[in-house]
Amino acid sequence: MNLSELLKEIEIKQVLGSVQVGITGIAFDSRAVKPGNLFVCISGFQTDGHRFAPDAIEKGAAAIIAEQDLHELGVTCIIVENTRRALAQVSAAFYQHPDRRFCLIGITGTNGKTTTTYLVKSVLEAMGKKVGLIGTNQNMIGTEIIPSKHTTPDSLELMRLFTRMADKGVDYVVMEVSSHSLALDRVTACTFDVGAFTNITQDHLDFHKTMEEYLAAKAILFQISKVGAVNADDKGAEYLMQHASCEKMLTYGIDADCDLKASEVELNENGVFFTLTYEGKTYPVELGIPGKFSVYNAMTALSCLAAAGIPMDQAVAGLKVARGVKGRIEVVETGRDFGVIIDYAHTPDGLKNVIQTIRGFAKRRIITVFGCGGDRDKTKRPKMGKIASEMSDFSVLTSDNPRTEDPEAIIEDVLVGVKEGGGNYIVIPNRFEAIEYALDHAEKDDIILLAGKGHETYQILADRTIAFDEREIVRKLLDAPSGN
Ligand SMILES: CC(=O)N[C@H]1[C@@H](OP(=O)(O)OP(=O)(O)OC[C@H]2O[C@@H](n3ccc(=O)[nH]c3=O)[C@H](O)[C@@H]2O)O[C@H](CO)[C@@H](O)[C@@H]1O[C@H](C)C(=O)N[C@@H](C)C(=O)N[C@H](CCC(=O)O)C(=O)O
Ligand SMILES: Nc1ncnc2c1ncn2[C@@H]1O[C@H](COP(=O)(O)OP(=O)(O)OP(=O)(O)O)[C@@H](O)[C@H]1O
Ligand SMILES: N[C@H](CCC[C@H](N)C(=O)O)C(=O)O
Ligand SMILES: [Mg+2]
Repeated sequence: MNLSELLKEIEIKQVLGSVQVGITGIAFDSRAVKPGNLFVCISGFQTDGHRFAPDAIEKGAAAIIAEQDLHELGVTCIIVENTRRALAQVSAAFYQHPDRRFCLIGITGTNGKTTTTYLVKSVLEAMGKKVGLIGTNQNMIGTEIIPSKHTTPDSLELMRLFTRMADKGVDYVVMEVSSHSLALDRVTACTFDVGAFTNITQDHLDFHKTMEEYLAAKAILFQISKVGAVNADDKGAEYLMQHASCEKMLTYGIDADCDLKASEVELNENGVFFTLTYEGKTYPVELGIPGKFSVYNAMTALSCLAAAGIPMDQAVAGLKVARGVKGRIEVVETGRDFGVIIDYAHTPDGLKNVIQTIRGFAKRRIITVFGCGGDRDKTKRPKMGKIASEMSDFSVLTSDNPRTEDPEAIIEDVLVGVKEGGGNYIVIPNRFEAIEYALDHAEKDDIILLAGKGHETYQILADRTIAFDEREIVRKLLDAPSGN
């Protein structure tokens, strides 16, 4: 493709050199440059991509997009205000806006994104549609699995993935839209047919600094979506409604006045049951995942489907046969007289919800094995510690993914809250040993909650990533038969 074609879609400050240059592809990492590529220089959090422009040119880059004048390096240099934004725009232009070839549904919010994307996919598939999915656990095209590195890929990777999905004939793509992706322009060049919001509670303050900034990032989704769907019961709803520019906004909830309203809510250990009122009609809704938050996840999914034009009776019928998601209130079959549940709760609100849900059906003690991730929001640590300690009968404080931080130092941060909570606890930094301890000390009818790592099958330590599949570890320690 000719550079001049690509440039039609970006906001340019200055063009230094000829725009009549053939472009074979795009790269924003010098290590991935191929001859004839357009190299986009990004000033990042770790290093500055402008520094790698000479390497990129040596590898054959035919032109560069930068925030500084790098024309003296010998190839055409396009100067823009924001290269992350330009990367999204040229990527969309190069791949010819693949998201226009299917219905795109995006879901943002602190908790519930992965779960609701799976619910939407499941309903659409029950109707015979071909669906792409993008998110934390994995990306999918129908049943084909494409591993994911991020919850929301970078803008270039995203356009490649969309193209692959469109070429395979998907009718819908349902994706998680993380606040990082909104703030870092990963989805800037997309047009969402539907954008939905689950909730906002504390997370990622290492990156967004304040809750206001975090919510403002989420609001961007409602500036690039045609129809919006917002949880009206959530404290973030008002701000999002005020800052939205969608053609239409739908609201959903249990308590507030809204377009899709849930009432007569019943919760039990097998799932949730409620009545949905929408456009003057009522529908009995059933979802086989327990917890009050599952009512909200069902409502988010139904709102997305309604906004995408799916008849409500079909949406409700599809939800009834939807299954749970790996690592979200996942019951591990142990063949013992106590239970083990794996859940991805890694925020104060997530942890509170999952323990509360288990309390609803636990016959005896809840033993919570948990820790907090390294290189992530430190201020959530004591809060999670307090919740675990107050709400569980016994806590085993251990490590999550320590990453580059000292595991003992992370535990110290969490311990402040655990002590404040006043519950019984033990500290076992090695997560394998912590799980072993919980299994050894579980008694009849207890439930062990392994929180924080959910679907993850690895643990990220300082210098290496080790295999760590909690369901396999539990089975191995109990010498139980391998499940699926
Ligand atoms: C804060 C953040 O999101 N950072 C992402 C960002 O890194 P960055 O822009 O700081 O990049 P950098 O490392 O400083 O490098 C700057 C530039 O130099 C380039 N470079 C670098 C080295 C070299 O030799 N040559 C070269 O050209 C790099 O490719 C880059 O373009 O761009 C990188 C490339 O896309 C990402 O890998 C990186 O994700 C980091 C690793 C990350 O951990 N992100 C997490 C926090 C994240 O995005 N999480 C969200 C939310 C999770 C959830 O709640 O579900 C997600 O969507 O996954
Ligand atoms: N609607 C909800 N409200 C509050 N907590 C929830 C909700 N749905 C799920 N959770 C809790 O949060 C955890 C994470 O859920 P899920 O993976 O669906 O969220 P996510 O938004 O995709 O998270 P991430 O930001 O890591 O991608 C679950 O394991 C559960 O404990
Ligand atoms: N996507 C989330 C998940 C964290 C999961 C937890 N296991 C951790 O490593 O902190 C994040 O990046 O904050
Ligand atoms: Mg997710």
